[in-house]
Amino acid sequence: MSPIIRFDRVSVIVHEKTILSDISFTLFPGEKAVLCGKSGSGKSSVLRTLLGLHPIKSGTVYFQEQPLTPSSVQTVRSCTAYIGQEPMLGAESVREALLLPFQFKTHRDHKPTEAQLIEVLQRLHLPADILRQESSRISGGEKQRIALARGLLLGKKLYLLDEVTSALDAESKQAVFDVFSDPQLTVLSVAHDPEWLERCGIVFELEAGRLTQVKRNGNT
Ligand SMILES: Nc1ncnc2c1ncn2[C@@H]1O[C@H](COP(=O)(O)OP(=O)(O)OP(=O)(O)O)[C@@H](O)[C@H]1O
Repeated sequence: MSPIIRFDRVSVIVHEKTILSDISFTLFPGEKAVLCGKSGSGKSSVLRTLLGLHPIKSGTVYFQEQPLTPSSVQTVRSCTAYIGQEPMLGAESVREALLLPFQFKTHRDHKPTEAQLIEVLQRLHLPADILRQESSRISGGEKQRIALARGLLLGKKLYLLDEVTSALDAESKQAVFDVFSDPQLTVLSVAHDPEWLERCGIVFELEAGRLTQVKRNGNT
């Protein structure tokens, strides 16, 4: 099996500041990894680099073993659900937000039924009546779970998650853990939550833009 993501000695410089330095790691399909480290250590920058949002100064990012280029970055974005700390849902109501991608030709034939919408909400410990609410009036943790629900409805297999459990109560957090126990889903996340760290098979520790430690399944 080949890696889904591979960073090979990647350095990123933004506004003359080195924000990632000589980062190398691989992630295989189905693996769950978490980036941790102090504030400003470069965790979110790893996700943003993979999404083509930072220029790569040296080294290569590979996605499904293809080097990341301005054109191939579209493949990464279409295969990935990126859930930031305050996702933009891009529609007035939650229902519209969930159905938004299905207006487009690529997804039109897979528009979810009402039952499928409710089922995915339940999986994420969200009530069905959230569908009627305005997207701007739901909490940050709810927005993240709606963005997650949209990824699941779209059948996304790779999730880039930035602090998705930090705002959640125990039951909602458990629901998110349960969703990602699916061996078909690959996760590269940023988190401080010790429970999330425990559940991820791989822990990448960053310090001032450098990868200082990789722990796999409890072994350093
Ligand atoms: N667009 C940018 N322009 C300039 N500096 C940036 C930019 N994006 C990130 N940085 C800098 O890069 C460093 C790493 O930022 P990053 O957001 O990746 O850290 P982080 O580990 O995710 O932090 P936090 O835990 O606080 O979210 C920080 O010093 C930040 O100021």
